[in-house]
Amino acid sequence: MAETKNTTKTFPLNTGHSIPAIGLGTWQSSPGDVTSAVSAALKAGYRHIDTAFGYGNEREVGEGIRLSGVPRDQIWVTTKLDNTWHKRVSEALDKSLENLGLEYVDLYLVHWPSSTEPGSDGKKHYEDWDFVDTWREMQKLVGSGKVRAIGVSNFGIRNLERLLGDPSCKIVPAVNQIELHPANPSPKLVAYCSEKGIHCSGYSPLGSTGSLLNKNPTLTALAKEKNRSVQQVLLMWGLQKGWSVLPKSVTPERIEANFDLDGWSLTEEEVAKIDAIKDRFKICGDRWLPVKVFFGDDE
Ligand SMILES: NC(=O)C1=CN([C@@H]2O[C@H](COP(=O)(O)OP(=O)(O)OC[C@H]3O[C@@H](n4cnc5c(N)ncnc54)[C@H](OP(=O)(O)O)[C@@H]3O)[C@@H](O)[C@H]2O)C=CC1
Ligand SMILES: O=C[C@H](O)[C@@H](O)[C@@H](O)[C@H](O)C(=O)O
Repeated sequence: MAETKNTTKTFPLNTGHSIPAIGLGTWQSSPGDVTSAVSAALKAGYRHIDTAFGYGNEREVGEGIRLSGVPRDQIWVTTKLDNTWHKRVSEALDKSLENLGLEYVDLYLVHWPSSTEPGSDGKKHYEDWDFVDTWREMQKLVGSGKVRAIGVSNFGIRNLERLLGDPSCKIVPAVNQIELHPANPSPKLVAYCSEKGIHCSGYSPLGSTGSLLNKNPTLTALAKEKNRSVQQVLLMWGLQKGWSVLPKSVTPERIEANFDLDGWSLTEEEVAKIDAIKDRFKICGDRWLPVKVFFGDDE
């Protein structure tokens, strides 16, 4: 079996930067838990942390980074522009930087292609503004020294086509952070992004909180055969498919176990078995948004 070294692996971006393949997720990590989780992850060797303004924990994520003692320039930090800040992009980034206690983030993402009015709890979509306008503002951040790269999240093919086809789009997003696990594999979207030079980061790689994948017979059988956990098999699958993975945990043993991804791999047959899983579910659909974002299958 090929010797793999995933813990130091990076994926190249269209900016010339390289994103570490394994990042700690922090959605739903409470402010009280996330500082120790981030610090534990960095001490265990993670070099990539994923947060968002909307997670309400940027401040504590920043504390975790400092607590770890790992130098800032060795860590990849991603945060995201909230839907209600699309008309205030530069201000939103400053707010996130202040929360995090950082001078720059490595990656700043448009969290959703949904631009909503402040105070509307994300429910009222602007009539005179959408994600193409937001991207025009995002592009102005490049060169400010406050972001290394800019990208998007939850963009399907239809919205990417609109964005890339607009004359105001001068910078191709470096990353599209999307839901990717065997029950939402989105092969067309992944292929489209690859063709356009956009790296995919896979969110909810374990199937998220209370994962329905934990009892999937294909995955449990494979994990048993390989003497690995279902979570490790899921993360290895994502890495071998070619995307970075963002497992979230606030449990120290799980944070370490999710990083035990060196020196083993899945065979082509094992990857194919996971690809053949027929269950389908989406953790983050678009029902809570005032605009449709996903258009069926992975478009
Ligand atoms: N751009 C976007 O819109 C989105 C981005 N994301 C990003 O992706 C990250 C990951 O996705 P998320 O939805 O959080 O879910 P994950 O797929 O990472 O699953 C997290 C859940 O799995 C549990 N878990 C973690 N490791 C193990 C393990 N080894 N054994 C058993 N259970 C385990 C965690 O529990 P516990 O913490 O209690 O250990 C938690 O309940 C997010 O945290 C966020 O950073 C996620 C959703 C949307
Ligand atoms: O990144 C995580 C998700 O996008 C999450 O922020 C959204 O799905 C939404 O805000 C929610 O809480 O349901």
